[in-house]
Amino acid sequence: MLDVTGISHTYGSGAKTHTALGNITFTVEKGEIVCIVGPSGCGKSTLLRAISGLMPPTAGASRFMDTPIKSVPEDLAFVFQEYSKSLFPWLTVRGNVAFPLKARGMSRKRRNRAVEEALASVGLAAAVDKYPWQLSGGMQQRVAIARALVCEPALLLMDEPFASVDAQTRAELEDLLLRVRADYNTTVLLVTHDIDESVYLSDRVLVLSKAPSTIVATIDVTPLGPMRDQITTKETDEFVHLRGEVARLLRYGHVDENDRLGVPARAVAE
Ligand SMILES: Nc1ncnc2c1ncn2[C@@H]1O[C@H](COP(=O)(O)OP(=O)(O)OP(=O)(O)O)[C@@H](O)[C@H]1O
Repeated sequence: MLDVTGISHTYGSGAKTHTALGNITFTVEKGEIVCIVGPSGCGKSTLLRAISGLMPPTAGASRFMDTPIKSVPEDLAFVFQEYSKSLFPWLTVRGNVAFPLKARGMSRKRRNRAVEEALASVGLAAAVDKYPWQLSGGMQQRVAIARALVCEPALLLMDEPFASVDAQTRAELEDLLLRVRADYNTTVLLVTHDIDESVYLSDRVLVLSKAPSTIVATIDVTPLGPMRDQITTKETDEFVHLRGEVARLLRYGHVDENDRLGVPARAVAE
């Protein structure tokens, strides 16, 4: 679905430059959820922009369904952290979700049906005539997700999509994303700061280093199985082990045999 090869990116020119991305190569398969975690400011958002065609990278290339990405492909949708900035306050929920369909010239009848289906899939069928400012933060982010889903994108790129909502809403939105993937077989590449979230949602977690960032490790999360539950999954030994592995990679940049044997992290650092 997505093939990223040797992407690097340097901001600025002359003496004032900052290399955010080192040399990043990975793939995302159809139907996978892949999460990217990394230290603050390491270049996670830069990576999403550089691989999606929003911004040309300094070097490297990405391919989407075997076609080189030069600009944002039609079959790709974004969800950003700040729903308050990404929704149009002067449009109703229906107007916001219908927006990308209108831009594609879809008839009003088909648009209305698609909007109602997308809103039902995020549990917001009753809010269709409300304005964003009449909804809670979590509901607004559901509208943003419905707007991304309404075009049935092959690939959904999400940049910290649940970072601006409270913990309870965040858990609900995570489960919503898992349901969406199960219902639509959507492929998802998601950036998060949250280690638990990355393990809970993913098939694979890509751990980035500090800038210029590279992929320190790829963690296979499939041993957790496809069915996830906010309480019981997080109680399993496998989940605890995986979250520890991601946390150590973020802190030390590696995991050694002592970590796997359960030696406390402080002892490993010493
Ligand atoms: N348009 C820009 N021009 C110059 N520098 C930029 C630009 N955008 C980002 N940067 C710099 O690139 C680095 C990476 O930024 P980016 O937002 O990609 O990191 P991030 O990992 O997503 O950050 P966070 O974890 O805080 O969300 C930062 O040092 C940032 O200041």
